[in-house]
Amino acid sequence: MIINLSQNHSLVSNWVRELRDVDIQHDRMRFRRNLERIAEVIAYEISKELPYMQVETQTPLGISNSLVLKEQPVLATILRAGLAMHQGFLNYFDKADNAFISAYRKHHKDGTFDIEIEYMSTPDLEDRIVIISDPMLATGASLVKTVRFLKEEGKPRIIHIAAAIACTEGLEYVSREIPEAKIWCGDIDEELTAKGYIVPGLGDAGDLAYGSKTQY
Ligand SMILES: O=P(O)(O)OC[C@H]1O[C@H](OP(=O)(O)OP(=O)(O)O)[C@H](O)[C@@H]1O
Ligand SMILES: O=c1cc[nH]c(=O)[nH]1
Ligand SMILES: [Mg+2]
Repeated sequence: MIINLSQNHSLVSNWVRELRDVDIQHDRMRFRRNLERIAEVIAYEISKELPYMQVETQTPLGISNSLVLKEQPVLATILRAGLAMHQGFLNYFDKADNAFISAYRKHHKDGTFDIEIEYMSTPDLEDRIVIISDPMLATGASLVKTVRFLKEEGKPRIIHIAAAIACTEGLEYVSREIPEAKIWCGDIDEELTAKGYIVPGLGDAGDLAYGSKTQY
């Protein structure tokens, strides 16, 4: 299932617009904060679908019956561009467990690239609710490879995926390969370049958030 948060009138489309705007996106702090804010809204939307339990809470004046999260999700993110969205999720799910995966595009001389995963740090994922954030869902290759790796550490019960901008081609691939996942998108674009960049997209999310890096 795919949800495009820019389809309904909400602040998310303002923040996605700022991420895209060449005159605004170079303000790194605002760029990271906008990713964080989009993640916060998605975290709140996902929170409505999680299991809750009743607990009694002693107030100074009596007992309140309150609903609290029955279990903590695992917040997973893909380094490095995912870090800002990850912080947005942590702002809301402040007691969550965390998983980090390094997935990057290893470019070849002929212009093609493979997704390399060299590092993963995760709790046991068996029967857990896992929320994976990455701002850009372009070809979908990073996400599919990441989920395959994560599943080696146990089979999650529920998978949510959060992206600031996704493209239709990548969404089709991810939906086909991970049909159980619910995919939350800040916005959805139609086009992908031969080099795997989303059009109109926003450019390189990792570079805009953290600066350029050397290719290797
Ligand atoms: O859907 P895909 O085609 O796999 O592309 C999306 C990936 O590309 C970006 O990361 P990038 O490789 O630029 O690494 P970075 O976070 O270090 O910038 C982005 O954060 C995703 O992880
Ligand atoms: O458009 C894209 C595609 C992949 N990664 C990005 O940062 N931007
Ligand atoms: Mg990048």
